[in-house]
Amino acid sequence: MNRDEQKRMAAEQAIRYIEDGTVVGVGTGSTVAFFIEELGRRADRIEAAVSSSEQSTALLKKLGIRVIDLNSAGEIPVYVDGADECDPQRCLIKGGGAALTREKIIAAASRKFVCMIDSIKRVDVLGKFPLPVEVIPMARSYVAREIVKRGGTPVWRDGVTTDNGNWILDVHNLRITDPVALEADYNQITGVVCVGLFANRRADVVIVGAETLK
Ligand SMILES: O=C[C@H](O)[C@H](O)[C@H](O)COP(=O)(O)O
Repeated sequence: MNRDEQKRMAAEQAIRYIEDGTVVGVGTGSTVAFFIEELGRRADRIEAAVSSSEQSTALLKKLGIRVIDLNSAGEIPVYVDGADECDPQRCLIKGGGAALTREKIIAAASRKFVCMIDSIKRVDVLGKFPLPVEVIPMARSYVAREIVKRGGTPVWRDGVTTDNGNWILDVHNLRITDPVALEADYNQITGVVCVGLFANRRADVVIVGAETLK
């Protein structure tokens, strides 16, 4: 099965977690695009969606799905998203598409986080995929120096501005053996808006193609 087939299959599995009449939390990316397609077929059966990016909002609206603000949604039953890497403890690296901050907020506000990946994203130790860190633009150099002190190699994703008006540093050369500790440590750096490590709020369910891991 090629990667797109795996993504489509994972999206077909993920849709089963969505109950009629509920608000759905929707992530961002190419895997989520398949999920939004599935959601579009059930547009009349769901209450609304809370979206993690302008990109997903546009796709949802195109398919006639009402998009509401997180502040009006209350606790969301299920959040569905993709990831860039996933370890055996269901900790994730996310943010390859620069949507990490809104994704993390919606994941935190949801009862269940269903994550869809293709098999290439399963790893024993996170860190081969550069870790995205969203920073306030004026803090970019300072945060980069702090990351270097911690052993990482930050590279500015030049030309990319997030939906929140911030910038991204991609941190290379990491081998993340303690994701909870690294997430907490990076969160302490002044100027960091969000770290693309989802360890504190990790996935509850991971779907790899047709296979569901719990
Ligand atoms: O910022 C983007 C998100 O975290 C995506 O969910 C992640 O990059 C995976 O995207 P894709 O499904 O396109 O590989």
